[in-house]
Amino acid sequence: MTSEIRTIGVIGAGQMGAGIAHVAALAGFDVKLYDIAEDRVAAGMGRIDKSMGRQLASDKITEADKAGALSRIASTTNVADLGDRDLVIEAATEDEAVKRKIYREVCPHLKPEAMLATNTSSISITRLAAATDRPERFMGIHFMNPVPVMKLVELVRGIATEEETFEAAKVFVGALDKTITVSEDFPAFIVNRILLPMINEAIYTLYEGVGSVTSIDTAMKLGANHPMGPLQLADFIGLDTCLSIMQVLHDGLADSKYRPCPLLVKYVEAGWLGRKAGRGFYDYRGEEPVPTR
Ligand SMILES: CC(=O)CC(=O)SCCNC(=O)CCNC(=O)[C@H](O)C(C)(C)COP(=O)(O)OP(=O)(O)OC[C@H]1O[C@@H](n2cnc3c(N)ncnc32)[C@H](O)[C@@H]1OP(=O)(O)O
Ligand SMILES: NC(=O)C1=CN([C@@H]2O[C@H](COP(=O)(O)OP(=O)(O)OC[C@H]3O[C@@H](n4cnc5c(N)ncnc54)[C@H](OP(=O)(O)O)[C@@H]3O)[C@@H](O)[C@H]2O)C=CC1
Repeated sequence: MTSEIRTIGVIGAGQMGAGIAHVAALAGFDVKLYDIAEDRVAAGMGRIDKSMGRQLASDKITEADKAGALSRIASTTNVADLGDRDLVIEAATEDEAVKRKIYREVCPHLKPEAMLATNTSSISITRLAAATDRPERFMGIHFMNPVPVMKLVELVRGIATEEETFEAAKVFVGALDKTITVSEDFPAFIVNRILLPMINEAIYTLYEGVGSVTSIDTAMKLGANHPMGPLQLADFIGLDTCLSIMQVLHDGLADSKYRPCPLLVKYVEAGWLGRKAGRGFYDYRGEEPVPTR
């Protein structure tokens, strides 16, 4: 069993995987960032460089901090390279089949005592753990988007997660200067059990013609002091991820109130996945974001 975590692997170089690698490297950990294709890994490294540039511009970090952190991140498309890691965090697409396939591929390479975690927004930790060779050393370490800015990390134990695993995860997350909440292993945990139905309701508000994209987001920014409107936030999270979370809630809690809005389904079917696809409820391809309906 790994008593102290010193080396980190991150699977998935998307917005969350890149963010996790970013904060772990800045905190002094040695990091390997893995994705299936070279262009994905390169894009992830580009995200990290840009994100650290924002922190540098606002004097949150120094040039030396950035250079040191970047020197601690290695990128790879070879899953075997994760074999020397103390902790591997999976941050791939919110699709249970994708995650289970990743665990089947990565587990044979891991040290016997290595920990494996998932950044899943919603999927059962207990069920995902059963797809690994180490349910006792598996848990949910759920970062929030954007990772360098958001203070919260949700910790979620599966039914088989050992106390030592939970304690090691707490020490690791504490070293990243994050605040922990502990959620029981039920669909979408705490944050997304509350947040995503709100976002889904905003999409219904648009779908039923109660408001426009602009009026809905303005209403919640100025009326509820949200930093982003719910539709802007949905685009920021990714509409595919939002839909996956609503489907997990709908299937897991068997309550029609979690039915994903048909308009959300339509956007995902169109490939309009939000900021990461250039278009969602807003079109991001011009100077300013423009509502798409
Ligand atoms: C889906 C899930 O499973 C769980 C989830 O994550 S749910 C989503 C949770 N996240 C949210 O709700 C985000 C809500 N939005 C916000 O908090 C803010 O809009 C935001 C922090 C993202 C951006 O803040 P903003 O004031 O609108 O923009 P901006 O001024 O550019 O950024 C504010 C600060 O954050 C920093 N920042 C923003 N994005 C950043 C990034 N990706 N990397 C590093 N720094 C970043 C900026 O550098 C800026 O720093 P200073 O104030 O020191 O200059
Ligand atoms: N977006 C958000 O606001 C938040 C998301 N999360 C969770 O984090 C996870 C990642 O989300 P996010 O970063 O937004 O997703 P993205 O779609 O931005 O990134 C997912 C990354 O995983 C890659 N990937 C897909 N299949 C594999 C595989 N078999 N092996 C390795 N990498 C793979 C994708 O590559 P490709 O593009 O080629 O498929 C992509 O680079 C999800 O579980 C999500 O629910 C948690 C908190 C917040």
